[in-house]
Amino acid sequence: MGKVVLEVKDFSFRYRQTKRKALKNVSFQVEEGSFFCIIGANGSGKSTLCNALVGLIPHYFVGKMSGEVHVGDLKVEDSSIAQLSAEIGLVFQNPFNQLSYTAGTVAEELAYGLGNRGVSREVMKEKVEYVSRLMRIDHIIHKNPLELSGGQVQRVAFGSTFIMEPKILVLDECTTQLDPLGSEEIFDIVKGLNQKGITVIMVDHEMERVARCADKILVLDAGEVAAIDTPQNIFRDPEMLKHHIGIPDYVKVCQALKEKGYTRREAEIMEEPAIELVKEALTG
Ligand SMILES: Nc1ncnc2c1ncn2[C@@H]1O[C@H](COP(=O)(O)OP(=O)(O)OP(=O)(O)O)[C@@H](O)[C@H]1O
Repeated sequence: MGKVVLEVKDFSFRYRQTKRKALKNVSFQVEEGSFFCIIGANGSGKSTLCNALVGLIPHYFVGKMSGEVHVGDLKVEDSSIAQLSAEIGLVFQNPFNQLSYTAGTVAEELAYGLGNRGVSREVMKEKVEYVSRLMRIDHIIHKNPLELSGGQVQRVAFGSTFIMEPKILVLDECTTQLDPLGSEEIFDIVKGLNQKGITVIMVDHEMERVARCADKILVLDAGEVAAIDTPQNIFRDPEMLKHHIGIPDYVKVCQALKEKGYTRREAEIMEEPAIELVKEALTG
């Protein structure tokens, strides 16, 4: 195993005024430079876990917490959000929650976090230019953030996290406002950043994308870790269905063909090899 950059130890959390714990005894490690995906049914605790990784729990959300989260050399509970922001950044599920609502332009919005870091205007300008080109929002940087479309706000939200240059990016279903093309474009950017060494922790409900991107998958079920494994082991395991996660249809087709004796091959978890397997099974 490579260097561990994030570790969660026996972490539990219950939001104030709720009866049920949103997370129960969650433990896992994330390796430097890896692409780590978190999946699970609605309400299984994915967003809560993201909040805990970046320090919004316990610094912002009130509730009862036990266990520990470590990011790099920092213990989240004992570190400020500002300290943590150099290590880890979250792109929120709802991008409108990420806007400062004080910036008059997209450029100001992007630079907002840098302002607290004492970065010079010169450097700020360079970074805003770089990030706005990367996110393809360079044509709207003088617009008011409140006048943007949902997809544009999502790109701005992503940019305002990425501009802080965190070593770990946490993405909580961060393309819900985008059309399929825009969404793929963002994922290409994410993959590019990961290839450059940034650790990515991604919550996603698009299982085909998860199968394509993830080195490791964590399955959450009612606040508990149901499994942590490679995409192959997760998606080939029929037991996983009971945790209410969606298995890609083509994986199910492969499995049915194997069960009926059309092939001896294990299911393919990515679309194109799966299509090849089906063709081979039905013609060969
Ligand atoms: N701010 C909050 N206050 C109180 N309870 C909350 C809060 N946020 C989430 N919860 C509760 O915590 C549990 C886990 O919710 P969470 O949003 O983390 O799940 P999720 O897997 O991200 O769901 P989704 O896929 O719908 O985004 C749910 O029972 C939810 O109602």
